[in-house]
Amino acid sequence: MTKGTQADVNPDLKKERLKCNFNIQEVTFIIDGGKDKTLQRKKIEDVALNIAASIDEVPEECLNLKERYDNAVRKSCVYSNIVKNELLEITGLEALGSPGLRRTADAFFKDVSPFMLHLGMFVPTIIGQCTPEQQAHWLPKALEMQIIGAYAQTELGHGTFIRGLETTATYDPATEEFVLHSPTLTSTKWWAGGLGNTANHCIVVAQLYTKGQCHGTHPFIVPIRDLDTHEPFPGVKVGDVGIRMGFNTADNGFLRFNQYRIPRENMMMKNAKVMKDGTYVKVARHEKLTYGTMVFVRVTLVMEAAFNLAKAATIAVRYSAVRRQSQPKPGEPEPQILDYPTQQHKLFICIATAHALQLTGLWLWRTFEAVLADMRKGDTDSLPELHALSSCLKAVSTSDSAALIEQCRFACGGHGYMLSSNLPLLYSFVTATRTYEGDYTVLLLQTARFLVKAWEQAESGKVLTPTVAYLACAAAKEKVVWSDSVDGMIRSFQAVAAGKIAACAENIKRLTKTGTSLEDAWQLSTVRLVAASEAHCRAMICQAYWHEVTRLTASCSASVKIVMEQLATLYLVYWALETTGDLLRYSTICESELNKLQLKYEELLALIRPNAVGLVDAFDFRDEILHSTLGAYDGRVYERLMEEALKSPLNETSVQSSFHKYIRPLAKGKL
Ligand SMILES: CCCCC/C=C\C/C=C\C/C=C\C/C=C\CCCC(=O)SCCNC(=O)CCNC(=O)[C@H](O)C(C)(C)COP(=O)(O)OP(=O)(O)OC[C@H]1O[C@@H](n2cnc3c(N)ncnc32)[C@H](O)[C@@H]1OP(=O)(O)O
Ligand SMILES: Cc1cc2nc3c(=O)[nH]c(=O)nc-3n(C[C@H](O)[C@H](O)[C@H](O)COP(=O)(O)OP(=O)(O)OC[C@H]3O[C@@H](n4cnc5c(N)ncnc54)[C@H](O)[C@@H]3O)c2cc1C
Repeated sequence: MTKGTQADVNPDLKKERLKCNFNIQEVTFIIDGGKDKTLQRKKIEDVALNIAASIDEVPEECLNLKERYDNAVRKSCVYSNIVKNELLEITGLEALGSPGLRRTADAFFKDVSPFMLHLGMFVPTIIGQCTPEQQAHWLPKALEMQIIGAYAQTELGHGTFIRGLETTATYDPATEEFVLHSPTLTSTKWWAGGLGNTANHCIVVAQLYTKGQCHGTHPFIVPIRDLDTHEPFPGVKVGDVGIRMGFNTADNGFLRFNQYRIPRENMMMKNAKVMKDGTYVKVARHEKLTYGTMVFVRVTLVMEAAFNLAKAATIAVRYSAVRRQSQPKPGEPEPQILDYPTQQHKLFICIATAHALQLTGLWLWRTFEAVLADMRKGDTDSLPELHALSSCLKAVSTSDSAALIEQCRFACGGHGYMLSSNLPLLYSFVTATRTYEGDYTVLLLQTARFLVKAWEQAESGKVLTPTVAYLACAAAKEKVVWSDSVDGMIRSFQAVAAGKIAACAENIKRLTKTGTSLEDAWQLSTVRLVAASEAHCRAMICQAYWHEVTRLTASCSASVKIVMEQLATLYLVYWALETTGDLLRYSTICESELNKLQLKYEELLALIRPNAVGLVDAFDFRDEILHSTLGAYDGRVYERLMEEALKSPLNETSVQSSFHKYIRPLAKGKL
């Protein structure tokens, strides 16, 4: 964080920091995943952000589309040199996935780097889908930025339904090449980040044909532009998809092939091979291992959701400590808006959700690593559970994060609507995460498949995997006894999830018994399946969050333990109050207990209030990363708003040329 001198800090923020009654650094360590991780992150930030070349003289958003893209490419090159020459030195390859790298990227780009997908998906796909020999060929080139790649799976006609992709890769044994072809308009690859103008290589997911037979979708590495001239190769048509809600510097592109040839070796052959004579050989033990990059990115998106929400919460809480408005008591000064319980209601859930998603995300990451280790030994048994887990957690975390970032904007009133607050850009970036890498509804329905199967196993008394083990107790189908203890609340959330899953399974059974096909019965149940899946996910987040808080604060100071537990309890009580209808249906909760819960919620808001600024300081964002007039550490909100306003190109002259061209002629009746 950029602390400046104490004298520069807004007096209200100064007072807030004096009120804070816990050790901020201890909380930072918890959020980062340990002291060593914090130190590494800070080192990366120091190295990367001491290089001034990233600074924009004119704010990014004031540039036109082409200038913005050119500027983003310039900064991406500066940044990738820093990554290559400095950051990889610090941590080796591990730096690529490190929070330090992710954070510093945000200091360079308010929107998105056109290289993001190179590091975010192209490189991980090489690691996950190539044989060791292929990796040895492609990985050094990619890491050295000798080649820049994109990940082109989605087409104009299909994003969700991967099996419906139309691009073909037909093997020609005579030349030992694959012929890539886009047979229809709808087969045009669409959306891939970095593809429009930046990438010279691209991972293309296409239907593989060999010996006249289709073997389904497979990934290929495809050179699309000449490395020297950057011209697209003959047979390749590539461009930008047009202006979008956000991601305008991410260079999302389209791509069409006309009988375009690539060598056989460019098929990514870790999970399946095509031999020289065209024989297809399946290597993987699990059908869906070619979807591996998606699972990886979904896992990382949970912490990404936490990170972005933490930024928004920092901006909105600091601003709310500085902003004074209204006069609830006659004759008294205007209060800080953070003193209004309604404002606390908007904001403290954002801090708690950022913690919940970060700690759940770290837990999911460890689960992912354990599944990968199993798979390296040839054991894919835990993959379905990982897919179910990562699908619902990706869906719920990105959706919650986007909704709460928008809530932070509401909490900042008119100034939150300024791009210089960074809240609008943050929202437009994060709301896309609900769609990309698997749409919200679609992913919840993937988890629902797993849940319905697990329910059937629970009913037949079979052993269940850990994340659905609670279904075994719920199979008794009695209302759970409500208790507002943490364990009691978690048990109730699980009972809600179990009740909803059971109702889905029963509905499907009822429909199929009366002659409806299984597919139709499933479709007719999807509204409730999505709700069941979300309830399961919420119960899981509550359990993981509380478990991690208890575990991680065991060796912390008492005050840190208290404030972390207050936040986690707030999260649980908030969701209990949000889902009272469900609790009334599946637990014994009654009106007086609901009233008690409401009181408890209001008490928690009051308890957290003095520590609110300390809690967002603990996210430890440097000002360069927040990019916000409202959220800087020193709280000089009004000064920064004015400084940014004066940077607008519309303030370069006192009279615009349009006055002479249009307004004056209009006034004189000469237009
Ligand atoms: C400058 C430096 C910056 C550095 C920054 C670094 C990092 C930043 C952080 C992160 C951001 C990184 C990048 C972000 C930016 C943009 C990225 C966007 C990229 C994309 O946006 S890229 C396209 C993604 N596009 C999708 O996401 C499509 C979604 N659509 C699907 O994913 C499938 O289409 C599905 C699953 C809906 C249906 O697929 P299907 O039709 O084949 O399958 P079906 O439904 O029939 O299921 C049959 C059986 O397969 C099982 N199953 C399915 N999937 C599985 C899996 N993955 N693993 C294990 N099992 C799986 C089922 O559970 C079932 O199992 P069972 O039968 O037992 O029930
Ligand atoms: C900013 C951004 C960046 C992206 N980057 C990339 C990239 O780099 N590479 C890449 O390959 N792709 C990329 N994508 C594409 C992205 O992965 C897809 O948009 C996403 O997977 C959703 O697919 P779709 O657009 O086909 O939506 P659709 O599937 O058409 O969804 C439309 C609606 O239909 C509903 N729906 C669809 N199927 C079902 C179903 N079976 N049951 C119930 N409802 C259903 C959905 O819930 C949704 O409400 C990007 C997208 C965005 C927005």
